[in-house]
Amino acid sequence: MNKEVTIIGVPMDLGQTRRGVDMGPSAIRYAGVTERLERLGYSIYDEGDLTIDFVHEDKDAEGKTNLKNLKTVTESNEKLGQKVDHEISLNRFPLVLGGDHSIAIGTLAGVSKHYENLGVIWYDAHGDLNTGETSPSGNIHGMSLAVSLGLGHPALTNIGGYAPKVKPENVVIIGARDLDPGEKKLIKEIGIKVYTMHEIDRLGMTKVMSETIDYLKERTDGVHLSLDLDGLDPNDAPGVGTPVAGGISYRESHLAMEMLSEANIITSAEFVETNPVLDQYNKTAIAAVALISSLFGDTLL
Ligand SMILES: NC(=[NH2+])NCCC[C@H](N)C(=O)O
Ligand SMILES: [Mn+2]
Ligand SMILES: [Mn+2]
Repeated sequence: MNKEVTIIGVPMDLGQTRRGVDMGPSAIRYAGVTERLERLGYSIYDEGDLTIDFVHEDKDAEGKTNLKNLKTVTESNEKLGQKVDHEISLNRFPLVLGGDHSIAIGTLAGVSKHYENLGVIWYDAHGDLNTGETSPSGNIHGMSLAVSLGLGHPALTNIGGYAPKVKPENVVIIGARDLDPGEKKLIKEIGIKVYTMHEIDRLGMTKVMSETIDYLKERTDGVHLSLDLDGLDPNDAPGVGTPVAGGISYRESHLAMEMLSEANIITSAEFVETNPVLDQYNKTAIAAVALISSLFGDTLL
């Protein structure tokens, strides 16, 4: 793995409606992310937090939508995309800390420029495959994967000036257990590979990850890991805004990160949805740091 790592905090909480997830980057820093990675021999460039400028929505204007905070989310992701793009140009590994999952739109806008065939692992209880038409909530954090596939509001899909950022056949979703009807339909239509909790129970995480790695290795030239902490079971990661029971365990998640580290396929990563206000003694941020550490090659020995 690239020995130079840039940390970018994104204090975004407007892709959903529960306040506090903007403090995620701070909670993850408090849990010692820099120290852990330095101990593993990485040079860390902590760029601090991106500034999120609130843009008022003009609710009566033409082209009004049900997407909440569209302007703020769009402009913040434009900025994030440029930042991520720049850091990769400096030959550094971008490690993005959220913030809600709407920020994947910007991360992928920056990352995907550098790859012909970017792979994406979407580790999440949800698919985040809604569009304005199918979304039950209007929350953009539930749309970010669809947007990156080029589906949804043009203000979002055109971030970075090009679309799509990823091809459906290069995406693997792991941990899904709460998919909306429109998302299920889309998954079948465009053929995304999904390991739901059922497959994880049935096959075991070892098989799920070895299949995922083999699948992405032969078809992609870089792999982005987008890890939503709500992919984990709420017992292990209670500090998230949209918890879903019956999730991936802490141990299984470690195994997944260790296998990704061994396979050496991950070229960028983001850890999102940590909300310290909803957490218990920073447990979720601590879990995030432990997983980041495994992803970057921490072995127990
Ligand atoms: N990144 C997340 N936590 N997404 C949750 C999305 C929940 C629901 N499917 C929605 O679209 O509103
Ligand atoms: Mn989720
Ligand atoms: Mn998500």
